[in-house]
Amino acid sequence: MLSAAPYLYASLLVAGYTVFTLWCYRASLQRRWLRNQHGTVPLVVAYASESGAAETLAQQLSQQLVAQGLSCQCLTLNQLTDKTLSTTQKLLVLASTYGQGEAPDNGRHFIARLTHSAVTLNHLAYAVLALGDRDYPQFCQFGLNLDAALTERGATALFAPVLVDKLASDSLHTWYQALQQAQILAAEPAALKPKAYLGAEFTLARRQWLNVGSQGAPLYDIAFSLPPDVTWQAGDIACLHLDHKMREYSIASVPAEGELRLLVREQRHPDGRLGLGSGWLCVRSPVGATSLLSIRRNVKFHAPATNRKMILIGNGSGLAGLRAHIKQRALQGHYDNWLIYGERSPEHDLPWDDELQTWLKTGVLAELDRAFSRAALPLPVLAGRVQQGYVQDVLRSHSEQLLLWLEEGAAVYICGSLQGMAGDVEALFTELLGERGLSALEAQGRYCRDVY
Ligand SMILES: Cc1cc2nc3c(=O)[nH]c(=O)nc-3n(C[C@H](O)[C@H](O)[C@H](O)COP(=O)(O)O)c2cc1C
Repeated sequence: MLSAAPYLYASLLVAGYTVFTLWCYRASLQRRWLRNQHGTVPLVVAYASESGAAETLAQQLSQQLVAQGLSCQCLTLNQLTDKTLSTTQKLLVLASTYGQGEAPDNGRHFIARLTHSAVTLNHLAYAVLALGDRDYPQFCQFGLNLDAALTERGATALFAPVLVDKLASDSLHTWYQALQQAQILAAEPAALKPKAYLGAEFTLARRQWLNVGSQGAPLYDIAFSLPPDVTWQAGDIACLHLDHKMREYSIASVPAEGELRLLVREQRHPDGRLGLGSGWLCVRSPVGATSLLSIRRNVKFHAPATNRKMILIGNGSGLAGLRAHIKQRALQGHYDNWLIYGERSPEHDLPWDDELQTWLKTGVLAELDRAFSRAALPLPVLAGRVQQGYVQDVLRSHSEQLLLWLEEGAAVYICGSLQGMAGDVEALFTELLGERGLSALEAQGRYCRDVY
């Protein structure tokens, strides 16, 4: 007669294994069950960050909340949709301020969208951590605007916005304490502060005037030799420290080139005095002079996934940030790059023309378009395509090709002036893709700007 014992043992083993597996995954199963039960994500941590401080703090916080067993999503403010808002019970916002009290790029659509939407937020409790710097007149203004916009929509503040001057630890401590008192956070995260890179002395190795004869202010290619252990990525920013003030420039080179290069326009005050940073870089400092430089990580302008096509759009000194990307892609062997660059005159304003020609010849650039706002007709013959006008005119002339590249997954990188260029380029993209299409592109990290 067959014994039932082996079957019994096998069943017990399977049952034991199932119970053990369920026990191991209990936290995530509980979260999933909660979500299915209520159709909600109980907690959302949203951030708007330019140089990564608010982002780092948001990710730390979100990791800590997940470790506590809470169901928590971490998003940029631009990614925070009405749907997520209407199904969230608690929202923790960490946002820095830029410009004249404005939002970082990855949060700049949120308030406008909220204002125009029909969503009501009576169910939502929120808290705001506003990062800023008291040296700017509009201290933490974007965080304060967020607070006002959320209250306006019926959301309830868990506590007053916590304002943080230059990442001061005591204010961050206040934020964590308030979250503990609101029974959201169990304990303060270990690392309070994102690390700041303190910089090093860089030596000016070379300076070349690139637009002799131009109607525009002089534009210089400036190269620094590298102190040991300095590194960065394409998209990062060099901060020049002078007289207790800081001036920022997009880095034009990659570390593999062995020097840090900038493309700097000489700036003058209305009375003719030289600007602080550009004056030092373009005129005052002799080759061999040293200055304190630090590097600011500019995550939102870092390279896209390498297999993506890249459309690089810029004007004037904005070629710096675009050049670093093209150089990095060339070294990686990724040649699907389309550069669209705008300047004034095809006679005098051709920075780094030899290199652009070589890149076009060798295929590093699949397309090169240049637009000149003050070109006389007929246009001279240059490498690539040339037209009269501005970069947005190039985008319009080649809109079919542009849409095709976007369909193929291309990412758009824009570097240069905020006034004029960036706004007009955005208007053109909005016309081609609609506001939703552009927001979607941005939320996918495929519309990135380093504009000033
Ligand atoms: C170009 C620039 C403009 C800034 N403008 C403001 C401002 O208007 N108001 C303010 O409170 N802080 C301002 N700040 C300070 C930042 O908000 C602050 O450094 C913040 O910690 C940066 O956070 P993030 O790394 O998340 O972008 C500015 C900083 C820079 C570099």
